[in-house]
Amino acid sequence: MKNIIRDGKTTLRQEAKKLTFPLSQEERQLGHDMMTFLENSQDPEIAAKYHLRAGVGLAAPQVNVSLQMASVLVPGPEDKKILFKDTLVNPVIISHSVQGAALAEGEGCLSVDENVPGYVVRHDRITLRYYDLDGKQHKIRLKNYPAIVCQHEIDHLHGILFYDHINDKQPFSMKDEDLIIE
Ligand SMILES: CNC(=O)c1cccc(C)c1Nc1nc(N2CCN(c3ccccc3Cl)CC2)nc(N2CSC[C@H]2C(=O)NC)n1
Ligand code: NI
Repeated sequence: MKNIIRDGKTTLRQEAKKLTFPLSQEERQLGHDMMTFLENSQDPEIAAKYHLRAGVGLAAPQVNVSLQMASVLVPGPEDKKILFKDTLVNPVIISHSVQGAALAEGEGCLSVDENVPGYVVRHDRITLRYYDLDGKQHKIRLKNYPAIVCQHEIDHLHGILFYDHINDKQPFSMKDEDLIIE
């Protein structure tokens, strides 16, 4: 199981390096291991057995590897479906909605043990360009929860943590036109 580093470690505040293709076997393995971690963390039995905190996204800097790679596994509401699953290499948000959105319950992060209450206002809709582990380029549009998760993970690649976005004077303030995602 990957060892997740916690807030305070410098790797979490660094700008991660872009990868070049073809990826090394080690880099491909890292992508698979991060996705496996997410799958395990979402399985109640495995999570309990290995004391894993559940996550829907994990970025390489969180396992102390300063590379621009992040795995995302967002299950559908009925658990059976999957809203979004892929490992993002060198991801870039190429366009986004003016309208913002925030998770109603705030955000958690596997690298931040304490609870930091407040709205993390992000773009509600994004167009994301990234490469998968095989080097295939993707250009996709995401909205709401999957879009929030991808923005959270892309932040990790640039040394940004979710609470950096929380307004410390009014943590639950947001614009009238912004959406709250339940
Ligand atoms: C402080 N309040 C809160 O944390 C918070 C509180 C309530 C609701 C939400 C929605 C909150 N917010 C929040 N909940 C999540 N999970 C919900 C539970 N789920 C999960 C749990 C068990 C099995 C399978 C799964 Cl799928 C795993 C994912 N994940 C994130 N984030 C922020 S974007 C990256 C993503 C991440 O993976 N973090 C570790 N935020
Ligand atoms: Ni995180």
